[in-house]
Amino acid sequence: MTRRHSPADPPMFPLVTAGIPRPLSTCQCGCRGNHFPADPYKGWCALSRLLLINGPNLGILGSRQPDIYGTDTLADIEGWVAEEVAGRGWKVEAFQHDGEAEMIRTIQANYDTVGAIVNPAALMMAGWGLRDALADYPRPWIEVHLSNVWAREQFRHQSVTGPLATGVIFGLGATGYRLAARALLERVADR
Ligand SMILES: O=C1C[C@@](O)(C(=O)O)C[C@@H](O)[C@@H]1O
Repeated sequence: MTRRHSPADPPMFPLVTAGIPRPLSTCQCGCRGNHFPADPYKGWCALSRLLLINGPNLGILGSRQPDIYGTDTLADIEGWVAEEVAGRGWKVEAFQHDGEAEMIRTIQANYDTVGAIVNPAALMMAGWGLRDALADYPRPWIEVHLSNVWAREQFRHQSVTGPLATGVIFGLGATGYRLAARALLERVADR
């Protein structure tokens, strides 16, 4: 019998047959849970994971140049993204790293997420290693910048990662992350 599950009912435990744990069929969402696939999103389960990754110096949002980046903290932003996608049952996996190597490792470890929101911060300008990691990311992803980089110094006018993104949002502050989450909800629903 095929069973659906929801966040309220996550049967992520192995079946026990004659004392031997046996995994249930694996969901296509990449959530790594051993459970029956649910189908409201074409076989993707209700526990899909969305990757939210923020680069150097974004961990101090709230106090960092508030005239440019606003006063919202990263925790605020992560909460709002989680709120946007909660209705779909998506769980947000949020990371912030100040180093490119950690960014790369996090992306590589999360190729099985449903999609990603990435603010590469200053790595937008010369993060070629990050660019290569994102080139292998198999799902839709949106690049977000809080500030309007085009209205700032010339060295911020080009992103090495942006051309690989499904879309780029900049200049809308924290709202940009919410919009990115909505865009991903739409994209994944279209699969
Ligand atoms: O750290 C950042 C933040 C930023 O990515 C933004 O969100 O506006 C813009 C980048 O140019 C800058 O280096």
